Amino acid sequence: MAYLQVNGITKRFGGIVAVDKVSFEVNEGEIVSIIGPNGAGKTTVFNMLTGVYKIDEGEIIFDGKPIHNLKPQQIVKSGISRTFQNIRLFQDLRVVENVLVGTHIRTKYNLLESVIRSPKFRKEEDEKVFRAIEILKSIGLDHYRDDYAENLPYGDQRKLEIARAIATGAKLILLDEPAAGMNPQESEELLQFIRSLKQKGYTIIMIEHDMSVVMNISDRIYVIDHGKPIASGLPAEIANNERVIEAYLGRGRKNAEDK
Ligand SMILES: Nc1ncnc2c1ncn2[C@@H]1O[C@H](COP(=O)(O)OP(=O)(O)OP(=O)(O)O)[C@@H](O)[C@H]1O
Repeated sequence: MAYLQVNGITKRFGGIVAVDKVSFEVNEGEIVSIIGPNGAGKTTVFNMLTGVYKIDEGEIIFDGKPIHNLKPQQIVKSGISRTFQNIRLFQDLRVVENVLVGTHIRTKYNLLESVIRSPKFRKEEDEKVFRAIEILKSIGLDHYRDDYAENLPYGDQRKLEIARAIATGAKLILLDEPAAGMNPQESEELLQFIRSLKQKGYTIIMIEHDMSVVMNISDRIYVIDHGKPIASGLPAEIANNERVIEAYLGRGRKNAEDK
């Protein structure tokens, strides 16, 4: 069985079927992209994978266990973490503190131990800071560790979000439009960074509109349109798939006609 197995998941909002029987699988260590025109249902898929939305039909099996009825926090603990389409850092916290937020999901001390600052509490906190700094080093952000998140260049803020996701201990990282708003140089650096995550053994699922990023980095691609799966395959296969081209161009044509 694949590392992540998604079988026929469906999500309805009133009369809208935002995601309609979508299935896909991701093997350990792969970079898989989910693409599709605006409103195709991509973010809704991420929200189902991370427990933000309950699924109406289907199942999600991660590492051999069903996770589709778990709460978001339980899903993070099971090893899946994400970033968001719009940066959601704690802008008025320092860089290292943003990463520490990610580590807290695995806190073992109890409330009393934290109030009295017991040796167990202090040891665990010291270990977390050490780990947070190690993560920052591994992604080349440690020189910013005491800066406020809001003062980082845009591309580095995106990296910091990924650092926070890694700090949860997750091995499957979901990236929602990581290249959004980046200039070509930042996108290129991001590509290298995501490749380095793969080399370290992380598994990545990415939603991305920037086709040069998608085609360059994905092992496999799934395409959805109007909530339905329309194609899957290797980047070269997807680039030449008529249904995919039609989904993108057809939507473009309609938007042009609407204007
Ligand atoms: N909470 C919600 N309530 C009602 N409708 C929703 C909700 N979330 C998403 N939708 C609808 O579901 C459909 C899919 O939206 P979704 O955001 O998943 O698409 P997307 O592929 O991520 O789009 P984009 O590329 O523009 O971010 C859209 O029609 C959207 O309006």
